[in-house]
Amino acid sequence: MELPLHKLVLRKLKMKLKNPFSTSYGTVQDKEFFLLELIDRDGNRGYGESVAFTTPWYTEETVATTFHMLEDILIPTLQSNMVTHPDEVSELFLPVKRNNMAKAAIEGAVWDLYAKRLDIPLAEALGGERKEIEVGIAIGIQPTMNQLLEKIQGALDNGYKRIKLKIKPGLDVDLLSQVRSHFPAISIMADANSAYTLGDIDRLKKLDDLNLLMIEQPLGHDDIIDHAKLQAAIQTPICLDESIHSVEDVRKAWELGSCKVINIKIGRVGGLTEAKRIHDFCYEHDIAVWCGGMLEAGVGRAHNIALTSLPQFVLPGDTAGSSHYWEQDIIKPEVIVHDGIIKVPKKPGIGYDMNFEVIEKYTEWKKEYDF
Ligand SMILES: O=C(O)CCC(=O)c1ccccc1C(=O)O
Ligand SMILES: [Mg+2]
Repeated sequence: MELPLHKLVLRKLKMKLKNPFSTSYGTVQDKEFFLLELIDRDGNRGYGESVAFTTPWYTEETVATTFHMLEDILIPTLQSNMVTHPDEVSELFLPVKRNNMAKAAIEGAVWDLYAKRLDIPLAEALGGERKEIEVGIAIGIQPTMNQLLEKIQGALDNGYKRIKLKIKPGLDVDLLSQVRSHFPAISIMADANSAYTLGDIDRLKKLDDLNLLMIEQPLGHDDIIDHAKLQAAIQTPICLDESIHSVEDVRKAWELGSCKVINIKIGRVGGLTEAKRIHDFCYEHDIAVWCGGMLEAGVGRAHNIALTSLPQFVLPGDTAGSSHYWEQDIIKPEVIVHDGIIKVPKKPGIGYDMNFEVIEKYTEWKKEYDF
């Protein structure tokens, strides 16, 4: 049955992170993003959130390219085509190369609306079965070792199941050894955001002694060849993040032996439909999967929770609780983490209500599109 679309409300928000987030590339303090509210003719409302940052440090997309794609290409495409199922949205967008984060923002709103029309949770619409998900936390590069150790202790006190630390050349083997000696038994992984090359192989081999769960994206953001060479030389599993934009990328990485683990980010792969395809491929090939994060506000976070309810999400992801990032989140209730666990909401769609008071406070402008 056709999704009778009526109107899209696009809001541009800017929210300040409680703590600046530093990686091998630099620091994020303000999160600018779009909140998409897709309304059908029966008054149901589906929500999506864009994840590209202000500058193209993580992938090539930005807040400005997201707006261009939404306004000039993707919204007009949706306005002039009928859809019956959210899977058709990524098909409609096939002629548009890449721009995956812009596509995912709008597709996410369609998925939420679709689940609400069926009166079922988004997790169920995606085929997820978990009632609760285990989550970890990502800690950015800290000014001092003491601050880092304090942050780790705080995360452990909150029950997070796995700690991810950002590393870069010069802040790696020594830093992780010190952390390991303070916390001999905890689950630790490192994320380099592609700060190394194969020239650093001797340094990267030293990480094998530290009992890391995995190392995320050590090499080039667009590489799968050198990662295969590195994986053959080290024991620690490699997880690919930046290199993966589609299930085809996963297939090639798997055939080459470039990694043992995949970080799925809905935005990076162009939406929930492609995320599910990657999940299914990894399920069939017994590749461990976890859900990455983009410092999302509540709507993006809710989509991540729904996705993580699928069976092959066998490792805790980066979906920490709202209060780790924000003074106030845009959803009600906020995402709560108890003993490292989030309960998958049972209400229809993303399962959280919008907190319009907070949304209004952070909205810079809004614009409406009729269907
Ligand atoms: O807490 C989160 O949302 C994830 C933190 C994180 O590691 C990250 C945040 C922004 C951009 C890229 C990454 C990454 O996984 O590389
Ligand atoms: Mg990463």
